[in-house]
Amino acid sequence: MEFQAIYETWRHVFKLDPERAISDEQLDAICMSGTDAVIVGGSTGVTFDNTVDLMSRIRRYEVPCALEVSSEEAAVPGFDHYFIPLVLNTDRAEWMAGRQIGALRAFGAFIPWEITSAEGYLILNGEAEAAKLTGANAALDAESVTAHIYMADRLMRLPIIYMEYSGKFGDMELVKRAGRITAAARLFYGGGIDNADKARLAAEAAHTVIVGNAIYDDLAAALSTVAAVAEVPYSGK
Ligand SMILES: CC(C)=CCC/C(C)=C/CC/C(C)=C/CC/C(C)=C/CC/C(C)=C/CC/C(C)=C/CC/C(C)=C/COP(=O)(O)OP(=O)(O)O
Ligand SMILES: O=P(O)(O)OC[C@@H](O)CO
Ligand SMILES: [Mg+2]
Repeated sequence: MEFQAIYETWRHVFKLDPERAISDEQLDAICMSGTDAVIVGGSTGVTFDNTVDLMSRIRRYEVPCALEVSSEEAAVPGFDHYFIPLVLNTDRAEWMAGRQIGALRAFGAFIPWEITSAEGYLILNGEAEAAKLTGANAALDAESVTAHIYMADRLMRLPIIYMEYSGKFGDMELVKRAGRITAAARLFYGGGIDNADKARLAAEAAHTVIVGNAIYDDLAAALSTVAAVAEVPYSGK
């Protein structure tokens, strides 16, 4: 039987930022919402302590919980899965295979490989913290996005391509186009989903839809995205 990674069935995911405060009541609503998983991650201010703290609170619930590791210091044991971002659309090599290699030197022998996956990040909102931090070239035209997808999916054979618009709702035609040409990777989409209508559009365009900031800005709207994603089939393969 072929091995199936935990995230391959995820359609809806909430992303919680260890740097931001969340009350027990809010966390209860997120973890009991029916979402497929919770990812812990953020681009700045993520520490070992705030990551352990958030993980142990989420662990009171049955929802699968993954860590998107954005710094070596915040690699915390005990998650169900680990995602390692590699930024594809930057000229600064440290964000594609520099810092990650430093972390692999430190953790190589202890990494649970069967539950660790690389994510090829395409950061497409130049205003996002992650874009500023990594010097991402967010202004890619459709042909350049296609070339990046070919590189990630066909040449590098990354298991996940993450189209990241963090803070802004993206171009769903571009996301759909990426989905059409992706052969094996799973397509994650995140950015600016703050109501059920946007969640439906994103669910049509990507395998997995990730909701982050709305949790902190308007929890009820964030919760409404769970059922909305479940209503819509993915339009690609
Ligand atoms: C036993 C044990 C210790 C287990 C763990 C072992 C393990 C799996 C170790 C990991 C080893 C490893 C290879 C780690 C890599 C660490 C590293 C330095 C990765 C670099 C990641 C990277 C490219 C970061 C840049 C920023 C980025 C793309 C972050 C991704 C998340 C993201 C975009 C969040 C959104 O951020 P947010 O702050 O919410 O943004 P907004 O403000 O715009 O909303
Ligand atoms: O915070 P938002 O804009 O929902 O984006 C979600 C996620 O893609 C961030 O990494
Ligand atoms: Mg955020």
